[in-house]
Amino acid sequence: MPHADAPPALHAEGLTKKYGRRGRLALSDVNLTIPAGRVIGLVGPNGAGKSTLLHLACGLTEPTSGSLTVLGSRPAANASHLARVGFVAQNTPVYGSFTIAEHMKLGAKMNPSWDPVLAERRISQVGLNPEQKAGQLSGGQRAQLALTIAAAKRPELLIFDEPAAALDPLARKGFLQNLMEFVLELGASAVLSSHLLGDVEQVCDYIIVLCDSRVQVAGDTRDLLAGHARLVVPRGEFDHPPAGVEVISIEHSGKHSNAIVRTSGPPGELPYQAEPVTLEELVLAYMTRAAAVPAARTEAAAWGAPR
Ligand SMILES: Nc1ncnc2c1ncn2[C@@H]1O[C@H](COP(=O)(O)OP(=O)(O)OP(=O)(O)O)[C@@H](O)[C@H]1O
Repeated sequence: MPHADAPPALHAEGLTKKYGRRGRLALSDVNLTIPAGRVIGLVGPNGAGKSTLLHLACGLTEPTSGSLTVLGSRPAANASHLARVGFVAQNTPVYGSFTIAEHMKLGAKMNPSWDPVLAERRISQVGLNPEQKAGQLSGGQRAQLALTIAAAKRPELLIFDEPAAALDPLARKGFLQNLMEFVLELGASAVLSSHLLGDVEQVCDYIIVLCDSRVQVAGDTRDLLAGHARLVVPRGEFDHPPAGVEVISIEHSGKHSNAIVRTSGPPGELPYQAEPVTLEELVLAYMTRAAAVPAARTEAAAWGAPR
């Protein structure tokens, strides 16, 4: 476990990224503080800005404005900071003409904190043949190799961009299990982006919902679930919701409305029939709300125009 006074895994202030002078706004005024020692799920629709945030965290791209620190320093500030962060990109890139054993040698050469015992144990655990060329591996085996390389660096923060997308359900379950074991063994933090909410629910204890370049909600998964509820109310009741109730999404059916709400106190104390929300319901509610906000407003805000 990291020290109580360890710097946050990630801290962003007004973080904004625009690709090109007239390009699309990929991240807009993101403010976030993610404590160390957590497994963080970054979720959101296609084009929300998830990869952009992860690339910024790895120093693969620079912010347009605002600031970002990773483990207390500017991303990829120097060689020793690079060694503290392990990154597995969306397509789990490996060197096709290198064998697995050659990947291990390269890893050892390039990373001062390389753990050869962990690397070899892991390669044999997942049944990979060290003499096999990486170009001949299946998508799942490639993902396992990339995870091994990232973990054998013994990083303090592991960053995964859709790590299990190419895997079948059984391989995915195994991969996520391994990921959790590594995080525990290394005492590390991990951030993973995924469209698969079941995966996120299985391993993440902290959630960030990113839609349309903005953070919609972020926090401890259990706290978020405890602070939201599904309410069935007479239609029209929430045209003016009571104090302490924020309507995130609402659907009408006949004389009733089904609302996902955020509450300032325990939802059970509200004078309505309150049901707990699932993570999927919570994420979908924020995604639905973000999709309903005209994109023009978001763009205008990014250019400094009045909202
Ligand atoms: N290199 C780039 N040049 C120009 N625009 C880019 C570039 N990379 C991303 N974008 C744009 O930035 C926005 C955010 O993209 P990003 O890849 O971060 O989203 P994402 O949430 O990871 O999406 P997905 O779930 O589809 O992988 C998109 O509109 C995308 O078109």
